Amino acid sequence: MFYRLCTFNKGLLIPGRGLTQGSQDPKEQGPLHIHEVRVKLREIVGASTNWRDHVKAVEERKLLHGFLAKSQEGLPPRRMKDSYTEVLLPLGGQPELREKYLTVQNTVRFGRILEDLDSLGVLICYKHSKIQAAQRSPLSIVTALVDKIDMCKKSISPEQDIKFSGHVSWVGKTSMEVKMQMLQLHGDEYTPVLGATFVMVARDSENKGPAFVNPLLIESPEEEELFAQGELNKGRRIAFSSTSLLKVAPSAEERTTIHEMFLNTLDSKTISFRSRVLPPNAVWMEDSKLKSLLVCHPQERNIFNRIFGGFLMRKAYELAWATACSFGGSRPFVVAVDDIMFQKPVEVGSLLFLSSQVCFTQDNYIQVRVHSEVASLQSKEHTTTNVFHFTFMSEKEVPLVFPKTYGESMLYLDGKRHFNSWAPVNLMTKNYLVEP
Ligand SMILES: CCCCCCCCCCCCCCCCCC(=O)SCCNC(=O)CCNC(=O)[C@H](O)C(C)(C)COP(=O)(O)OP(=O)(O)OC[C@H]1O[C@@H](n2cnc3c(N)ncnc32)[C@H](O)[C@@H]1OP(=O)(O)O
Repeated sequence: MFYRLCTFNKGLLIPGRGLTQGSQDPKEQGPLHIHEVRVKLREIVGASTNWRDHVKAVEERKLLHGFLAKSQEGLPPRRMKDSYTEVLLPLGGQPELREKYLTVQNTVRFGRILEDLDSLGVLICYKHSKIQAAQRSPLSIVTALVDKIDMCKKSISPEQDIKFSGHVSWVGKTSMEVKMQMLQLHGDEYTPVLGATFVMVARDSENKGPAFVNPLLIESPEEEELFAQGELNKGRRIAFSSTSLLKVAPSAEERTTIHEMFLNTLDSKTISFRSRVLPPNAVWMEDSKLKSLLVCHPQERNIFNRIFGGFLMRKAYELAWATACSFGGSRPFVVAVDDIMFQKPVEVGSLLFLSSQVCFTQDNYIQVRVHSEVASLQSKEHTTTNVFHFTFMSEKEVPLVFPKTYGESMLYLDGKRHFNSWAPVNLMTKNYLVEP
């Protein structure tokens, strides 16, 4: 068994090396309380507290257009440490917080952590792009991508304090990469739980078009390395998307894999391409599906009156977990999250259809894909908003999953690509942390 290699200590600047929180704002010393993150976001954007006031809040935000930069060069460069932020989730010191985070197995709900990471990532980007002259930010910063989350612990205790930290690690013209890590207190020491890389995109005050963000000032070889990693990540994403199975045919090796699987399912008693039987210890992909429907109420809105990205991730994660649980027949543990793309915003009031299925398995690992689409109450037209990829580890070996159709074969290969994008490194090094 293996976990993703926790490389994020290399990928995040360490406090104590000239890195302190809120270096732009002397009032901010020490970690923020988790509740303060959303309060601050609301203040920065000027979000309405009552849904009935949201139109007025949008109108007020239009007035901030004048603060938007005409070019990136017109914005002052910022250091990585300017956006560095620490947040405390005091599950140990404030037991009343635990309820919201608790699973029935007495661990922390990972879906809640996804929500906290999303809010923190956005706050970090607002710190990076803070305009001293304006009380409110003219930018609407949205989550575009969860590039990856590396887990290095099987489960998280609901009884010990948790600390999040992070900073902007790369910027483009209108996009920012944020690296975050989560640590948990054991004895008197914080130990790593996960590392996360998100990409956020800045939009204008009304969230209608792109908006420039401050360039990044590189101050040390360590930061140089982080920035270069951000460039590499961008290149990798472009390469991954240009070879997407939605655009180009599978490789020769992948075609062979699919054909061999197809041959394995042919009934040897009938000489027919149509007569298909499952090999032992295997499940048809179509039988691994779970679906859910959500009505998107105002309660789940973000500061821009769209549905909060963290909420979408929590719902998708919980469906994926249930899919892995029912498929594997034992308790699954998340080991990796990658490539969650937020293609389209989800409007308050829409119907959100989530569809989850196992698309690849190996030993006791289950790769689950969740596809989400929205439809308005008035129109029957469905639009894809997100695709989520989660890797789970089951307590025991799981069945193989077999595609029946060509479309399912592509899902299988895509799942295999996602699994292989991290698994070989971990298999080779075995350099992971075990649960303390
Ligand atoms: C009590 C009541 C309270 C009141 C309310 C307040 C409630 C409080 C509770 C809320 C909690 C706080 C939450 C705050 C968090 C908000 C975050 C969200 O939820 S957000 C919700 C969830 N998220 C959403 O809804 C977002 C939905 N998606 C979209 O809107 C669009 O797809 C897009 C804007 C992300 C990109 O649009 P597109 O037309 O493609 O844009 P362009 O071609 O113009 O490129 C612009 C830049 O983007 C780059 N880039 C693009 N894609 C990617 C990618 N995949 N990967 C990487 N990069 C990507 C691209 O390279 C370029 O970079 P650069 O070269 O300029 O540097």
